[in-house]
Parts: sequence; C-alpha cells; structure tokens
Amino acid sequence: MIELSGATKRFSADGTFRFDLTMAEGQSLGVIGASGAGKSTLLQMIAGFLDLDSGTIKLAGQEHTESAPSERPISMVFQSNNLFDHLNVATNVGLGISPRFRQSGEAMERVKDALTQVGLAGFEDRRPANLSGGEAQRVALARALVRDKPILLLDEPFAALGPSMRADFTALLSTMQKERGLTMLTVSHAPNELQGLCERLAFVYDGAIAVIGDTAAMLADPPHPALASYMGVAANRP
Ligand SMILES: Nc1ncnc2c1ncn2[C@@H]1O[C@H](COP(=O)(O)OP(=O)(O)OP(=O)(O)O)[C@@H](O)[C@H]1O
Repeated sequence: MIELSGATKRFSADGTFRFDLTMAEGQSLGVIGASGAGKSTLLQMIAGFLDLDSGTIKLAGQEHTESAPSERPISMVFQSNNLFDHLNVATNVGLGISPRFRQSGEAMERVKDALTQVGLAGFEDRRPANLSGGEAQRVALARALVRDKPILLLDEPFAALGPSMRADFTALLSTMQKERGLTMLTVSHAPNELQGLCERLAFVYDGAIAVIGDTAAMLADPPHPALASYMGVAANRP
C-alpha cells in the first residue's frame, strides 16, 4: 500500500506540490497531467529521491517518510530504461539484486527466471545496444521485478516505444501486476494505454491530485474542466 498525507515539496514560491494519496495493496493507479504538473515529483517523493518539506509517507504498512531510497519497498522503471551499455543483459538485471552481482549461483537463477517472465529467455549475454526498444524496456522491467518489492513505480514506461510495442508492454505489465499482486503507479502521457492497466486514474493539476477515480469513467466523462481540456474534449461538468 501507499499512503501520502500532506506530502509537500516546495521548489520555489510558485512551485509547491502537496499530495494526499491512499492506495490499497495490489492496486494499480495511472497518473496523468500536463507537462510540469508534478507527476514525476510525486513518484520521486514516493521513491525517496526528494526529501519532503512536510507530511508523511507510509509504504507497505511502514513509516518511510525519511527512509533512503534503497530502504523503501519499491522498484522503479524509467522512460529511458537506464541500462548500462557496457554490461550484458544478465548483469544489467542482476544489478537490481545487488551492486556486487556475479553471474553465478542463486542470484543468476533469479535473473534467468525474471528474463523468462518478461519473454527474454536466452538474452543473458546480449548487450543493450543489440536490443529493440521494446526488448530493452522488458530488460528494465526484469531488473525491477528481480528485486521482489511490493511496490512498482513506472515513469512514462511507454514513451520510447512504438504503438505495437506499447500494447505488448502494457499487456506484460498487467500480467505481472496481477500475478505478483503489485501496488503499481504508472505515469503516462498516453491515457488510453492506462485503460487496460490501471483500474484507477489520478489527474495531477496545480500541484496536487485534482481528481482520482475509475479510469474508464474519468476518461469517458472528465469530471474536471482541466482534465477535459487536457484530454482535448469539452467538460461535462463545471
Ligand atoms: N529539483 C527541482 N528543482 C526545482 N524545480 C523542480 C525540480 N524538480 C522539478 N521541478 C519543477 O517542478 C515542476 C514539476 O516537474 P515534474 O517533473 O514533476 O513534472 P511532470 O508532470 O512529471 O512533467 P513532464 O510530463 O514534462 O515529465 C516543473 O516545473 C519542474 O521544473
């Protein structure tokens, strides 16, 4: 679970972000909003890369407001998959387990299992430069999954992928999320990709979560004028 209570970060006088959010264990939430609205800021707060000015953060039932990122029960996948080009796929995934990963023993078995789960069995010795965008993103997902944490944060995971790869990656993420009961938060500029992945959607606007609700209902009938404008449709409610 994720619980943010008045989680506040002030970058400047007119750049203050304050988030309240409750997610039950195993829930999948999509996060949308205009560029600069604060979506990545929300993720960075939860992951511990930004210190709060005030408020609290609870993760998987524990207080984590001041924990270091490595102490939080979280894995993260970024838009640019952040793979190391000079290391093979197995080592890139193994770094999710430990910075001292070696390709042997139990750790290597875990890496192979994770690669199999994302459909990349046999890719252990490949270099990132020889992967397609979709394959590289699946390696990044394997690196997150191998950490075996209950919370998965994804920051624009589809951005670098073409349409058919987006559909494949969405389907894979959805399967992993359900199989593992992950609490998952996905930031995306593509609301339609979130439909099959997230039962709930949050719209970030003016430094906060302006609306949160059922994904299909929110997209079909935007309950906030700024969301309607973001979606490029007329608002149905004031
Ligand atoms: N470390 C920082 N110092 C100062 N300002 C920051 C910092 N990080 C983010 N900001 C500002 O906070 C605002 C929100 O940024 P954020 O990256 O969260 O937006 P976003 O919704 O993820 O945007 P995008 O969709 O473009 O990725 C932006 O105006 C950004 O310039």
